[in-house]
Amino acid sequence: MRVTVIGGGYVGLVTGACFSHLGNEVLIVEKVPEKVEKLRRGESPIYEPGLDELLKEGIEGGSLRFTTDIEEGVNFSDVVFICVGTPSLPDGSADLSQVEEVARLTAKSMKSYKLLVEKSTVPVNTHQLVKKTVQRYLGRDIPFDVASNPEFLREGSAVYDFLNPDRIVVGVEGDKAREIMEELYRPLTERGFPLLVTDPATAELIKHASNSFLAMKISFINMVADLCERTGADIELVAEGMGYDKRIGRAFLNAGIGYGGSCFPKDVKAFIKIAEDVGLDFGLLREVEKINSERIGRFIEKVLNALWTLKDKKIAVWGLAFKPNTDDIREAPSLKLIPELLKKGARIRAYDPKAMENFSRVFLPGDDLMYVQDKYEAVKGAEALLILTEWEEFAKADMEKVRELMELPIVVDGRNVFKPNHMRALGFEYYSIGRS
Ligand SMILES: NC(=O)c1ccc[n+]([C@@H]2O[C@H](COP(=O)([O-])OP(=O)(O)OC[C@H]3O[C@@H](n4cnc5c(N)ncnc54)[C@H](O)[C@@H]3O)[C@@H](O)[C@H]2O)c1
Ligand SMILES: O=c1ccn([C@@H]2O[C@H](COP(=O)(O)OP(=O)(O)O[C@H]3O[C@H](CO)[C@@H](O)[C@H](O)[C@H]3O)[C@@H](O)[C@H]2O)c(=O)[nH]1
Repeated sequence: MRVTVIGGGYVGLVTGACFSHLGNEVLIVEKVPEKVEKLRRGESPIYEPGLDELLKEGIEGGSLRFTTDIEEGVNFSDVVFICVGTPSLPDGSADLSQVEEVARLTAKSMKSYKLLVEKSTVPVNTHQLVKKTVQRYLGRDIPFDVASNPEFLREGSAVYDFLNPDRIVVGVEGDKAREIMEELYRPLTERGFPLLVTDPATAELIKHASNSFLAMKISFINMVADLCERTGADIELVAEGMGYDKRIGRAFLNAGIGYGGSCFPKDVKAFIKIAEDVGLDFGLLREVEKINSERIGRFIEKVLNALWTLKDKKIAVWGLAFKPNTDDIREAPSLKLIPELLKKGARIRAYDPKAMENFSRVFLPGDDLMYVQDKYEAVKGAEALLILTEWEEFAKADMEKVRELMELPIVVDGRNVFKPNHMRALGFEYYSIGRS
């Protein structure tokens, strides 16, 4: 099948590359010309494991192309995936201007039937706005449908998640849209991955409800971690003990410095606003946000308890990305932590395997904040090491070497990468989350 994808970011690129891998002919429309030029050369503008290989396969096989021309994109196929951004507005609601733009431009460009599919995360009933916008700007009698097909991939494992989904959700209004979506996903449903067909509003709501629930799990366990610290219990064992219960599950019970990324913070905000707009107070989610925002202060407290003061302290930082295996720093806890540490007088040497380029665009390097190309370089002469992202290479680091390189062997681990007994046996003064 021919497929058009509008938006060549994390979701659009992975969606396009995976649909091409599954045997379709795909055209990705991206409005930033530099990204398109890069992609045409076979270079990915983002780091995502497995994506480079799929892009190469698609480009060399002729099944994956890129353009800046939305008219060309819209008329390339019958099915047009909307994969543009839906960031937060100041009041917390989702900014739908990019989605509106795609709906409008699709209406103006289309010459025959289109199925417009929302893959971007949008508030419930956005499909009605999309439909109305297309109708308004179409001005001629061409049939079209609007469907919702929310995306559940995680950054850092996006290609794997797309090709091995826990579920595929498709919200449609008619048989034609349903048949197109079922055909498109057949290679995955034939392998046993479940496809749930709903109406569009339900599909839209499933996405915000899922993300908000996961964020709630994280805030819950972070609160329990604080309780553990004050009572001498061990959060890792508490999470394990809870997780064996199939009704709870162990996933997303990792205590730490809070959730970040381009999705949870904005989607929880949007869900609160969606409820408010229909007269419901989702106070539970406001508490989830509050607990999350307090994680930064709690971590700084921990650092100060360990070091007494940060003035002129040489601090190594491992990890800047909001999670491992990505170069994405959107809403990363590091964006709040680093300026706090600098304000308190710390002199930082930071290292991240993939996110340093993005981070150094926000915080330019200087005397107090240096970026180094190696994790061992970061800890040389340091009076403390702070771990902000649980990259696997940190868990595998030669910690004896680290201890020898540091001036003081103090580690404050915001992601519980190490076992306290092991670290103490190696001679570290080790602080972590929810464990003594
Ligand atoms: N990042 C994730 O892990 C993830 C997962 C699931 C769902 N989502 C949702 O998917 C959507 C996209 O997220 P993302 O992280 O890929 O965003 P992104 O910012 O990485 O990518 C969006 C891209 O769309 C392009 N764009 C905007 N308007 C355009 C237009 N008119 N024509 C062509 N290109 C246009 C932008 O230039 C950008 O490259 C959001 O709604 C997000 O909430 C994201
Ligand atoms: O037990 C956990 C799990 C995650 N996190 C943090 O939560 C954030 C989000 O992590 P994750 O969900 O793995 O990454 P995302 O790429 O943001 O993916 C989420 O957001 C996407 C965008 O909507 C959805 O598609 C995914 O299903 C959903 O998991 C990160 O800061 C993690 O460090 C924790 O603190 N503890």
